[in-house]
Amino acid sequence: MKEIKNFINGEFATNLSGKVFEKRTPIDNSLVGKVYEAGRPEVDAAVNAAHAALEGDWGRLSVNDRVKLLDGVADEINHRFDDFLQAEIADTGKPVHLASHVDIPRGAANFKIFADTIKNASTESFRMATPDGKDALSYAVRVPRGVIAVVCPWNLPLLLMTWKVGPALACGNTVVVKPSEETPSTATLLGEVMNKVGVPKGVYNVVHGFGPDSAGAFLTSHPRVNGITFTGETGTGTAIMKAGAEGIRPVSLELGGKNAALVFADCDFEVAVNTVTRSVFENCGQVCLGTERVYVERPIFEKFVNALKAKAEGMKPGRPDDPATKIGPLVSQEHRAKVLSYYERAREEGATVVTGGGIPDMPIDLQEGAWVQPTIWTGLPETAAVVREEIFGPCCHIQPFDTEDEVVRMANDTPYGLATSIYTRDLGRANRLAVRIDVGLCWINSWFLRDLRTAFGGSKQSGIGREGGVHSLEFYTELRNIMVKY
Ligand SMILES: NC(=O)C1=CN([C@@H]2O[C@H](COP(=O)(O)OP(=O)(O)OC[C@H]3O[C@@H](n4cnc5c(N)ncnc54)[C@H](O)[C@@H]3O)[C@@H](O)[C@H]2O)C=CC1
Ligand SMILES: O=Cc1ccc(S(=O)(=O)O)cc1
Repeated sequence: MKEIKNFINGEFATNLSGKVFEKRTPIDNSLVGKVYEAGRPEVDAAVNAAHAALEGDWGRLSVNDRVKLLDGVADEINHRFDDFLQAEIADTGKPVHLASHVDIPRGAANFKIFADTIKNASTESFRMATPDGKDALSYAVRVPRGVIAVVCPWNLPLLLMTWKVGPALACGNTVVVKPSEETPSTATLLGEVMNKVGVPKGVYNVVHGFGPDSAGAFLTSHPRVNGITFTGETGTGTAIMKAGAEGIRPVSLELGGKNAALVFADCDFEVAVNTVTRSVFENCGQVCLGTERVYVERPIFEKFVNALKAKAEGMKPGRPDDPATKIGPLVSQEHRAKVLSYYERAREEGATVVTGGGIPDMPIDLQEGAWVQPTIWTGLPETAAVVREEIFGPCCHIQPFDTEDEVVRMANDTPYGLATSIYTRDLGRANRLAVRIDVGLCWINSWFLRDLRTAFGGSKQSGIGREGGVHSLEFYTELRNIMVKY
């Protein structure tokens, strides 16, 4: 049976406790491997190794040498593309076309992009006159924060982990990564890459386990961790922010969402339907930026609902490597139970189930997998649970609207503020609304179009801080001001 180990100080390590947990694939519930859960001793060892690396070779590397190593990491991920692809697919069940176009290439690109960013980052300087008639120059340098805890979710495991590890290492920090218990494989594989490329031991560490009373909590409460970057649920973000408060450690939080799409009657109908289809159903609805609330201007409401229904019904579930597969399973049986409980709740609250609402008929060999039907509801009030709470499944509620003010009010009526998308040919209106909706990211006639130099993050309860491009430097470095009198 495959063993998935912790990666500490450049070596694959089991644990002192002997505790292991099973990782099963959501495709058919077969065993992927057994994972060694890190306890306090392993987390201590990882954090200590990360500090030693900062004080050793890694801390002494020039930016250019660091950047060369990170370019090498990206090249080696690409070289082992198929290993990463198979590992990601086994953990998540996502279709090959998705993982091979998004997850793995972006996982590699995250190292190159931040290597470039750090090479080209400038800092401020000011010349001033001193009271005694001389000159002084203030200039700033960026210094790494130290050891960064990187706590990751399961929806885009390699992409979202490297989105943090890339900039953290580019800035000269060391990291201890806690992957999601649902997706331990690619973070572990990255340890092999780090060794192959010659990244000094202790720079990249991985500890496996769960949240409370396990590796996640041991890591985030560790007094020698200097900063915590977290992607996951808002409730977990609250716990992590409390852990960061002890010792005044900075936190960067990318949290949940309940994103709205606004579709106006003057939109390019085909673009709107195709793009909303992606934003609702891609990765089986398990994308933090995905749409779960769709607002459609009344004159095209019926036509839009019917078109999205046809798209949803065309999404064939199946094995990741089957070219006919359009949608994979949810990540786990546990997550499926949560999504199905919302499907039930929608019915209880009086929704019209336009399509879906249950488990699809699957061939016998896939029946133990975590499959659910793509689902669309209409007819619910804005107070209904499925309209208010993040479900993180392939589903949405579609609501008609009549005026701009009404749709802005509904879009903003949520504690979350991650992303929105607006479909209209009237760019004046689109830009006007983009600033009225309280979100960190707004797309116009598009979705998931990312320029990685730009700021990424959520407003309200969707997060704190911005990462991406030079914005990542704000979290992964500290500015030190140096004043020279001459
Ligand atoms: N805003 C963003 O950029 C993104 C947000 N997400 C959000 O992530 C969620 C789905 O991911 P999940 O893995 O279910 O999130 P989660 O919050 O349950 O878990 C995320 C990670 O935190 C760890 N964890 C849980 N409790 C902890 C604790 N008390 N202390 C330390 N670590 C703890 C877990 O083991 C896992 O590694 C959704 O809410 C989604 O919206 C997902 C991707 C991107
Ligand atoms: O699921 C959340 C998510 C998806 C993509 C990105 S990014 O492309 O790295 O910006 C971030 C979060």
